[in-house]
Amino acid sequence: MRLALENIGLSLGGKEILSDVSFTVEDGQFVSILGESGAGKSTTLKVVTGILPQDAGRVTFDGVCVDDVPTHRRDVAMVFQDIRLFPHMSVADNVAFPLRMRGVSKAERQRVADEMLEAVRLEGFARRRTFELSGGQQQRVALARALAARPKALLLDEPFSGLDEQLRDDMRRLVTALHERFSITSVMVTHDPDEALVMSDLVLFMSGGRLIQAGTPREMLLSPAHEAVRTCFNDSSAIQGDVADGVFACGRLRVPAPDVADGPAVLVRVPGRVPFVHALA
Ligand SMILES: Nc1ncnc2c1ncn2[C@@H]1O[C@H](COP(=O)(O)OP(=O)(O)OP(=O)(O)O)[C@@H](O)[C@H]1O
Repeated sequence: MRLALENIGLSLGGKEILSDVSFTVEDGQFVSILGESGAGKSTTLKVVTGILPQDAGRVTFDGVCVDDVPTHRRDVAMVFQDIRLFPHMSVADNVAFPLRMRGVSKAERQRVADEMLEAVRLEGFARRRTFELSGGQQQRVALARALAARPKALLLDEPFSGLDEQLRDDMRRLVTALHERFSITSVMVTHDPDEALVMSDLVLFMSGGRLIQAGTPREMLLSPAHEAVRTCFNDSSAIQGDVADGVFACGRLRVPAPDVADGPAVLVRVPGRVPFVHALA
């Protein structure tokens, strides 16, 4: 689904939170939203879901305005940092919950739960209670649940923040793999510039409720339009080597990669595979 925000404005409690925010996420793209705390990133996702209706502008899905469509009919799924599973239900029942809400038969719910648990590598966990799972496993259940009803878009609000660095890296790879498998239009809020660079087709940078730059990871690195963008990508700003389409080089990239020492590295994004880091030295 192609998702577009057009000139969105929103005030809360007399304070302007979003101002003239416009961007388009093409069908199947993965987009990250970066920016300082309070920039309006989460609020932007809430406008997409309809949880917070905007005061100005419009939201369209495949060119059709959804401003009058209530949240539960917008058919977008959201994954949060705090995982929000149902503790009294099994893992499989959690995953199948959105289907139960739609009156899908028990047999079909079970089939989809099995498929989704396989997709997030939790086969064999179907009958467990969610409190018996680790934080990383619970986040994988949340992802499986979000995707179970095949939503038109997946919104992720700092989904990895509560996880340690190794788990974060596993989850980044899993989310990238799920995005490619299901070809789902995805928007992720993150504080982590490297995460945004590694995972995204397009990066949106917000500041003070405005979208101050939108570009590919390569454009954000090579042509930061604002000092805030340059500072954010500071650790990745020592560009080295040739820059070619789909491949760019940068120094001191902090993306965890067990086989890469602290040093110059190339971040490689190839369509159809998980991005990887390749040491230059
Ligand atoms: N319901 C609300 N009422 C009043 N102000 C709000 C409300 N929700 C958010 N805000 C304010 O709107 C601004 C943007 O909040 P938002 O959560 O979108 O920022 P963010 O960029 O996601 O920040 P963070 O990275 O810290 O999560 C903040 O100043 C916040 O205090």
